[in-house]
Amino acid sequence: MKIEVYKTTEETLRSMTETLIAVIKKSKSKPFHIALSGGSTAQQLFKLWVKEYRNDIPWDILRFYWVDERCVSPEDDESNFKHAERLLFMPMDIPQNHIHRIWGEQEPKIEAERYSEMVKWELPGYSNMPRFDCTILGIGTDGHVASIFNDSMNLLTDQRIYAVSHHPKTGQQRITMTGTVILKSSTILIPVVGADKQEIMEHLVHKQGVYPASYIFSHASTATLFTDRVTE
Ligand SMILES: O=C1O[C@H](COP(=O)(O)O)[C@@H](O)[C@H](O)[C@H]1O
Repeated sequence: MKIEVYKTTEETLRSMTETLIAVIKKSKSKPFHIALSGGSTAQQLFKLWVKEYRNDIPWDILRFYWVDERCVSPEDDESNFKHAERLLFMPMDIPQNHIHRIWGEQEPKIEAERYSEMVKWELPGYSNMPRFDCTILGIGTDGHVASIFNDSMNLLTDQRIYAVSHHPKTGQQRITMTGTVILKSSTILIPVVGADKQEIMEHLVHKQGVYPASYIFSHASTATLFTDRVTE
C-alpha cells in the first residue's frame, strides 16, 4: 500500500480528490462504479467536492454505492446516505437512478442479500465477487474499516458481498461490504485525517496491535492512504 502524507486536512483531501479524478479519467469503465463511505471524513470530502471540484469531477458517468450503512431510516442523522444526499447529491443534482443506497430501514439480513444481488447485477460481468472501480474507505479511531469492527474480523475474509455487523459499543446494526469485495476493488483510496486519528495511525503504520484496518493495510496492493498524520 502506498502512503502519502500531507501537512493539512485540506491538502490531504484535495490530493485524494485529484487522484480520484485522474483514476476516473484514465478508466475505460463507463459508467464508473464508486463505493462511498460515511462518517465525518466523507462529509468533509463531499463539501470539498461541491465547493472546489464541481466542474472537474465527471459526475454523469459516476454510479454511487456504499461501503456500509447504519440500519436506520434514510432521514436519520446516523444514516450515511442522508449526509451524501444533503451534502453532495442535492447540490450536484445527481439523478436518482445513479444512486444505489443501502436500505437501512429494512430488515438487515434481507437487505444485505438484496444489496449484494443488486451490486452483482449493476457491476459489469455479473459475478459472485464484483469489482468496484473505486472504493473510498474510512478508518475509525478504533481501527474499524467499513463496518467491520474488532469483534467481526471474520467479515474481512467472508465470501459474501455484503453482510450484517454490529457496532461493538452501541449494538447498532450495520450492513457492510466484506473485506473480500473491498480488496477486489480496482482502486482503493483511504483518507485518514484529523487529530483524533493520530493514535490509530501510529498503531497501523508501526504494525502495533491487530485491527480490521491492519488487514486491509497489509493486503491491499491497489490502495493509497492519504493522511495528515505524522507517520515516521
Ligand atoms: O461508522 C463509520 O465510521 C467510519 C469512519 O468514519 P469517520 O467519522 O472516522 O470518518 C466510516 O468510514 C464508515 O463508513 C462509517 O459508517
